[in-house]
Amino acid sequence: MTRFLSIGECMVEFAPDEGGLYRSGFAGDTFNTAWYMRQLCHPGTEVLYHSAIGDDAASAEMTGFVREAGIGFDPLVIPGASVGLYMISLLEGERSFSYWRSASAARRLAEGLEACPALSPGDILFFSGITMAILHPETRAPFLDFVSKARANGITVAFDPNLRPRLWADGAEMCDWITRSAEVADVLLPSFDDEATHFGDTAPQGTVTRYRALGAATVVVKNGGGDVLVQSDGHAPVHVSPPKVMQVVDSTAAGDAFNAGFLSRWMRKAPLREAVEVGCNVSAQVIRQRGALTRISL
Ligand SMILES: O=C(O)C(=O)C[C@H](O)[C@H](O)CO
Repeated sequence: MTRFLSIGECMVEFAPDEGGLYRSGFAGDTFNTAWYMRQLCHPGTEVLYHSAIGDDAASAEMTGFVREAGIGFDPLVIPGASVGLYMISLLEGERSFSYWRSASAARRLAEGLEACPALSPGDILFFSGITMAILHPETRAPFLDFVSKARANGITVAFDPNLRPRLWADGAEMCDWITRSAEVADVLLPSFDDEATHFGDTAPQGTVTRYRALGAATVVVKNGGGDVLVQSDGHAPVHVSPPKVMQVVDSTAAGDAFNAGFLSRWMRKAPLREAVEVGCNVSAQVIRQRGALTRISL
């Protein structure tokens, strides 16, 4: 059985609903990818999530929600702590986030990596730049050592830089840790607009070249409504135009959903173009509704 393990922070989500009300749910980039993987993967693929939570009611509800979705979840439990919270604000479908997460239990997830589910060669370990950002700074290097050892044992490592400058002390710290994370990954899933802003890439090809130079065999550059570019060892570059979505309701989790669409097909060795097309299709469905999580039909 193949396993997909995602590691990071799931939060309480407040998503705008009708009439000025907010709907509460649970979301967070790495969890969103696990949620969509569960919908998109064969039932024989085990989808697992790892994080740290507290011992309060919100933490218990989150655990129930994750497990009911069919995702394996045995988080590190930190007594006296709780989970983070974020709120989505929308401006013509483009989202921005407000966070209340500075004291969340997930910041300590790297203290309990021995509680992480065991993986075997061929399984996938996924994490993101947000995972790195929320960790207590002194635990970032040990976390990357853990990832790097998993990779040396034959686990495929996938990484989405998911740049969130507000979660880092400054831009230099963010770019340094994103680069160090990319160095231990096989599959990179960056978004071009973020990479252009923070790394100065002038075209998606520049993002590909920079990450390939760090050792990633496969780089998939998402580009909002523009073409996705994939370059992978032994394959010709692939360009895919995503379907046009006339009315974007909420862009939250567009990239996370794309990652799941792509990885769910890539891990069963579908052609690269098909994997990207599924990613684009899933992402197009997610941005037509509010909040991070929705049911997908393919
Ligand atoms: O911004 C974050 O840290 C989140 O995880 C919240 C959202 O669910 C995520 O960004 C969507 O990609």
